[in-house]
Amino acid sequence: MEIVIAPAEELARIAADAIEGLVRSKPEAVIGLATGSSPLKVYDELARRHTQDGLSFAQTRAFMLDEYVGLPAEHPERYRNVIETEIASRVDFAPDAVQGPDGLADDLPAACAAYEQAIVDAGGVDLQILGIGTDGHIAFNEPGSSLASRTRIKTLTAQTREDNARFFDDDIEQVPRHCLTQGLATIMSAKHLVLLATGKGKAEAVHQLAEGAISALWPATVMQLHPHATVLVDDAAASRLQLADYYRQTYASKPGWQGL
Ligand SMILES: N[C@@H]1[C@@H](O)[C@H](O)[C@@H](COP(=O)(O)O)O[C@@H]1O
Repeated sequence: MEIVIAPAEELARIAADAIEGLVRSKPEAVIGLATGSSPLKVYDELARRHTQDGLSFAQTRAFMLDEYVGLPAEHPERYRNVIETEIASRVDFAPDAVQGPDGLADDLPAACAAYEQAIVDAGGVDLQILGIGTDGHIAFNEPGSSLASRTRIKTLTAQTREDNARFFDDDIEQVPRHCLTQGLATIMSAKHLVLLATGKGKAEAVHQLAEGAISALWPATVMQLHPHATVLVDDAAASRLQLADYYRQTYASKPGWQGL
């Protein structure tokens, strides 16, 4: 696992560089998109590069991590709509190139199985963008999630509903109780994981992710088993890392040829 500690703007550039490098060398690449505030600067940077530098996603496909169950199709916080607003509508994905789990399906388990199959049929995710919840969840794999889980329905914790209430007029009652989420094993199948975390509220989760014992209690710890995981954090999110000095030295002396 590579840990990079830098200001938020630089982290966004680093993540955008990785995505741009992938898409320019493999235009038909499959990228994994995350919601939440953590990737927003990355999406801004990709939109800028699309407009100013001709970065094209015309042949690229994308899969979302998760979706609330039951939010009406037009609800602005439905993740499909969030991704449309924050990135898809700002670049040139082909129609239907961005897919997400269907939180409005009549048969949710069948929708989850179909989603897993769609990812496999696309050849798997090349680069997965991730954020992390304050309780260590990735996508919506809450504490207690099986490390071998696949896309399925989950119940959100009170903590996550509280954290996400800011998107629902600060009213926790408006936050759905259920979601569909890629499982931890689904996420682990992606070839490269790039997680972004900023702010003190993420410091404990980031410490556990990188340095804690692998456990369903902190689902992001499963990333320690991934052969190509990159964790991009600012000083505040890095503030509980035991080996922060080592990570800083390692990045400062990183050979130019190495890439992310
Ligand atoms: N399902 C999303 C996650 O994918 C995201 O990583 C997390 C953190 O969000 P933020 O980046 O806003 O802190 O929030 C939600 O629960």
